[in-house]
Amino acid sequence: MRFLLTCDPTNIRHIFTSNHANYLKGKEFSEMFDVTDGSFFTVDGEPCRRQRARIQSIFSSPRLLALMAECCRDKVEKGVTPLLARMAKTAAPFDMHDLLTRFAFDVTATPIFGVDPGLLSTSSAGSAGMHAVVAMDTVMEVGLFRHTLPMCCWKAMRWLNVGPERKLAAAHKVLRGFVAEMIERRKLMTDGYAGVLESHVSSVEIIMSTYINDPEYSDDLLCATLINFMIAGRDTIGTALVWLFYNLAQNADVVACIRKELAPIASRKAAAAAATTMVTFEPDEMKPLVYMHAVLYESLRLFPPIPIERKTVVADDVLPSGHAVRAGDTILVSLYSLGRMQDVWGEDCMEYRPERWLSGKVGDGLRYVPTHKFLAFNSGPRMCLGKDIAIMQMKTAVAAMVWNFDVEVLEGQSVHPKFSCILQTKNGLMMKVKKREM
Ligand code: HEM
Repeated sequence: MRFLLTCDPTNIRHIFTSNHANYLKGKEFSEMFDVTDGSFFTVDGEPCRRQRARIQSIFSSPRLLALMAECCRDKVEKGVTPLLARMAKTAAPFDMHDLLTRFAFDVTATPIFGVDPGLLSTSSAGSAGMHAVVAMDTVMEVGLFRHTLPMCCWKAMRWLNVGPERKLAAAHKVLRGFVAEMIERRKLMTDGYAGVLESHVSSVEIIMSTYINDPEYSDDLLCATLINFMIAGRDTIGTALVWLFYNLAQNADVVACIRKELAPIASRKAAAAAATTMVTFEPDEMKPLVYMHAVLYESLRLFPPIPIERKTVVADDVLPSGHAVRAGDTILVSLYSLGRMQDVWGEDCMEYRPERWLSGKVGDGLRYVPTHKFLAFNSGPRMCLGKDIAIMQMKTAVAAMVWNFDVEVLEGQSVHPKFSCILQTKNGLMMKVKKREM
């Protein structure tokens, strides 16, 4: 088995765009993520094209987008900010990773299932969801473990049910159980047992209902697809937001610029007058905020939630860098390295500097950077389909958190990524928060 590791933008353009048909996810990738087998992340060719077209149509529904925005705003206002206010009162350190994982889980699951898993609630309602959180993390950790071994080795371990494979089998069971429970809870709601919060979510608006009665979707494929939607949304925004706060805590000037951009919106809100009241921003109000957009992109450049892409070579080829690849070779593309290359980003490539994304002209949008240089949302025909949704969710959360609170990273902790296909922090991110005086 031969591997080639690259972060050369010309190779990336060749692999993801100009010659993409020769670089597929491949059968091995699909086996590595067997819990999502047959669903959109793991398929190639025509099945991929059809699944993507379907998701594009789902994500263009104004009612679903409105539900996603409402759910996000609701979670920020009733979940995240009250929790932070409580932390501010006690001045106790807390794990930002844990808080943002709960937020990302709830905002992802609610539009998929039409049921709020309640991880941000203070009751015990979210305990089943917390098991699913741990299980999703296991899928990503053992996924990377599988990348490092010949397939026959991890398959033998899976067959013997030992080591990480044993843990993964248990995680699969938890995730399938979680999906079944959410489907059941949704069914009870539509049968007339809906809670007050959830009853306005009609079944046509949720993601699950577009698949559930489709004869093409067996129970297994339906479950794999719903888990895949959870991974696509939860793993990515949860991870991105943690690194964003890590960056903000070390860049007070950036925080000041975010607040400056938010100030005209905040001052229009009556609540801004009362120092004791939290200000929450509407997702729609976030759209024109260019500096905030730059803040997100700069964090995604340095800390892409999906740090590695994997492709299998279909037919022998020569990459623009001059490297020959043979059919069956595996190519690993490091998004993490690409975001830190001096040739691409300049001498200050290691610095967190959102200004690099601004064009310099007042009123202009972001500076255009082609996706083969900024690969966080992928490139070519497999581009992320949830990018706009993700930006809306992240901006809404960051705006309320940054406007209402001062955050600092607790000193003395070692912050580094863990062994996983997702760039999560190994030991979370301990922070302290203070209510901002206004
Ligand atoms: C910071 C947030 C996000 C980042 C950085 C991100 C990044 C990515 C990347 C790198 C891929 C390609 C994965 C691969 O093929 O290996 C991808 C695919 C995808 N993403 Fe996102 N994503 C984010 C948020 C979201 C959200 C919130 C959703 C859904 C609401 C979403 C939906 C999808 C879908 C459906 C695909 C599948 C495309 C395909 O396989 O052809 N993403 N995303």
